[in-house]
Amino acid sequence: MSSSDETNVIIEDHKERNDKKSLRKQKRAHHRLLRDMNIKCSDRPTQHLMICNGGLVTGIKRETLQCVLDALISKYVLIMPTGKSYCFITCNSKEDATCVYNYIHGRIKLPGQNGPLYVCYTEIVPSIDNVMSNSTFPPGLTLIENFVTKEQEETLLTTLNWENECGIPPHIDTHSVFEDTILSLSLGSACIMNFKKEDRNINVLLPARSLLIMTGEARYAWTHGICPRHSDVIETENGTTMQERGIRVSFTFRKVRRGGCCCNFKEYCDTRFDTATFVDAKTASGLEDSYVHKVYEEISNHFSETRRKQWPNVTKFLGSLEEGTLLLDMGCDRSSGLADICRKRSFEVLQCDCLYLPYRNNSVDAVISIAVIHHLSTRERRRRAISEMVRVLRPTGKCLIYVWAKEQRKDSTDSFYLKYGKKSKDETEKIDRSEISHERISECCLTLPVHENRTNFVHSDMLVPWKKKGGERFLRYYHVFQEDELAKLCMEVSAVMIKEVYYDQGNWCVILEKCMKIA
Ligand SMILES: O=C(O)CCC(=O)C(=O)O
Ligand SMILES: [Fe+2]
Repeated sequence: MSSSDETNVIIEDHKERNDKKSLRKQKRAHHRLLRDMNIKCSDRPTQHLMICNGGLVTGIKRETLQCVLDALISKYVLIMPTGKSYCFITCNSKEDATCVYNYIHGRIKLPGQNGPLYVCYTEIVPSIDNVMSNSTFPPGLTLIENFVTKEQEETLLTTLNWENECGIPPHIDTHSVFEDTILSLSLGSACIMNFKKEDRNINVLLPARSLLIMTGEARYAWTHGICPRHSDVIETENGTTMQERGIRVSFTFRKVRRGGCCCNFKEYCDTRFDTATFVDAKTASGLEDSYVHKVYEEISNHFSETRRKQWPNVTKFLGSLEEGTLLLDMGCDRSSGLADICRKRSFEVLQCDCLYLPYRNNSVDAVISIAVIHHLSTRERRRRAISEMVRVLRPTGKCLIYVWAKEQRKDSTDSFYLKYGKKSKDETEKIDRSEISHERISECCLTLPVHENRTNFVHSDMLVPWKKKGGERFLRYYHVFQEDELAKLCMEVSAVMIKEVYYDQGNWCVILEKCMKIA
């Protein structure tokens, strides 16, 4: 037994080079190589060698093999394919290869290996390009090396009490919860982070003290993960090698998102644009101010011109009321433009907030609210509007509510809203088919999808374009109701019974009756 001092490579002379076992190993390696790489072994010496049972997968380090080879020959190329239990040496001459073969084959055992190494001559070796793993980064990924100094790293590490490394399963950080850029600072040991998208697989070595910046496609569409293992195969200037992993500590920085995600990677995106998840009371009234009231103020005349006929089922409800009924139409938007139009038609009009009706309890005989509460941007505000209507209604008084339905096609029939779109395909000025898909609402830091008019609803909360005659475009906020949603909301309001729920031309409708006073 001999050993090499400077490398700690222990060489054991096993003298097994020509026995049956070594022939069997060579034969098996020959088949594997042919199958894996379509490369043949050779019975006669060539300048290429394959180490049949030693490679990155068996845990051999490039440096260890280099130490052995450097002592034997002056020039060679060592090729260590990733994911393989064998590797290749191309020597300058057959003589050099023979020297290596005679020295290694069946004779030496490297630290950490089970038995001696077996060697074969091969006709060729795989090209380096084929064995290097893909070295380009996913689009949007940046790595800044030496982002912190060694001293800063030490300070950070000594303040922490970490658990053992356990790897990170492949994942995409949730789109709806975090903004685009994600930063990760690596401390302690380097390790490989694996990025995957469909059949693409990229290993990125994260050195200690580096900062990884994930944006765009790398952040939204590629999974990242860290395989739990004790060593990593890494690329060095000389080629691939194996590097032991110590404990790695990472700091990940993410910015919490307000509003939905508008990435271009829909198939990976979980955003459903439900305002319930991200609109608080303050945001809600700001949103309604800009995207309901201000818009109706601008479009009131044009809007009124487009409303010519009473809806038949609303007429029917009104017809069912006794003569002399005091009716509250919690009706048009509170914009002064619409209020003036109603005034001109001799209605008694009052501008107020439908969440705080300026009427006494039990003071009106009937209430209608047609296409109003879908402009309220939280569930709580919609519930409150209903409860206000019920409050001012006298016992046994009736209330009719219409809201826009998410379902614009029911029982195989399209609503007028969809049909109208089909009829007027050519009248492009009536239909906004612009491809704008999202609007960033800077006042309230949220983003909402913009609906394409006369098409089915994809989201529950969105902005719907209104095009004025001159072509000017406005966006109105809507929450469209799904089947049962309106009824469920009404059930949460006390002192009221649901008399009827129905679907009418793309709207969900309820008729409520206020309960008799409980003594
Ligand atoms: O450890 C890292 O660098 C990344 C951690 C990560 O992917 C995560 O927490 O989402
Ligand atoms: Fe992550």
